[in-house]
Amino acid sequence: MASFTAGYKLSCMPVSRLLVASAPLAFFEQIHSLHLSHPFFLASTRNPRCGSLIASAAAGPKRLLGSLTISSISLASTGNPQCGSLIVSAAAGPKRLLGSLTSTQGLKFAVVVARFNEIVTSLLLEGALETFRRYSVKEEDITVVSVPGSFEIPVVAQKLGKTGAYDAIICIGAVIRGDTTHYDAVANSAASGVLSAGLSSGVPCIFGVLTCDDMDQALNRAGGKSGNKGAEAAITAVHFQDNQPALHSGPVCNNMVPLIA
Ligand SMILES: Nc1c(NC[C@H](O)[C@H](O)[C@H](O)CO)[nH]c(=O)[nH]c1=O
Ligand SMILES: CC(=O)[C@@H](O)COP(=O)(O)O
Repeated sequence: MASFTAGYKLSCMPVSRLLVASAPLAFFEQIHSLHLSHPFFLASTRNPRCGSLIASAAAGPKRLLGSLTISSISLASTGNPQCGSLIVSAAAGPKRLLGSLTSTQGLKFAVVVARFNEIVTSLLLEGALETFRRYSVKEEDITVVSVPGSFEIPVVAQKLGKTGAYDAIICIGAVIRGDTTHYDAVANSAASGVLSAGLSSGVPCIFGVLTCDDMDQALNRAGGKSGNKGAEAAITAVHFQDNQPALHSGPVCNNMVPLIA
């Protein structure tokens, strides 16, 4: 997955079945391995302030234009610059929303992290913070609150959510099975508690709590061979914002014109 410097908002305007994608030129310079197999043409934006992606792969050889490797591209337009998004679909496979390059400017996140099994949760936390950095989230827009254990995460997540100050709350912990059934109590309470915190506050509470049989499993998911669940939670939090315009009562992207079914 490309690591976009996603501090930009893509404002798209429909051009028949294709869109004019525009963003600061620096953004497009980040794209370096887009591999397109179908001829298609993206016109340049008419917005003088933004660079544009002008790509044509008409009859000639395939061109590397960016970092998305897909069989073909169909872009959907919101028509509303407030919520541009790049919706790509792999023509051969099921059409789906693969992700939206959206601005993280102004978004505020909280991270609730359990200290229990800190050898693991500190790695999860770093994964989340590094991901936020990659998505250009400012440090001053991130609040980290630590709690004793995963059992205490939900109450803090709910309190933070009810402040209305955050766009999403990431909940990080590591529940590792011991000799008794205490594991089940903690793991189940953390999961249902985080769910409840999100539902009661109306703020997305992202579940980044590992529930593992042993320490190896946990470490493998905190930056080992199975990735970093803290980083994944941050990505979820950022991309969750793409749906927000449609969920808010404020100005909505009601003229989103998805070209995908
Ligand atoms: N065993 C684990 C715990 N246990 C502590 C609880 O989370 C809680 O702090 C305690 O029961 C007091 O309320 N916490 C974890 O996060 N991970 C564990 O493996
Ligand atoms: C998840 C737990 O609470 C667990 O680590 C506690 O260990 P034990 O079941 O051996 O008391």
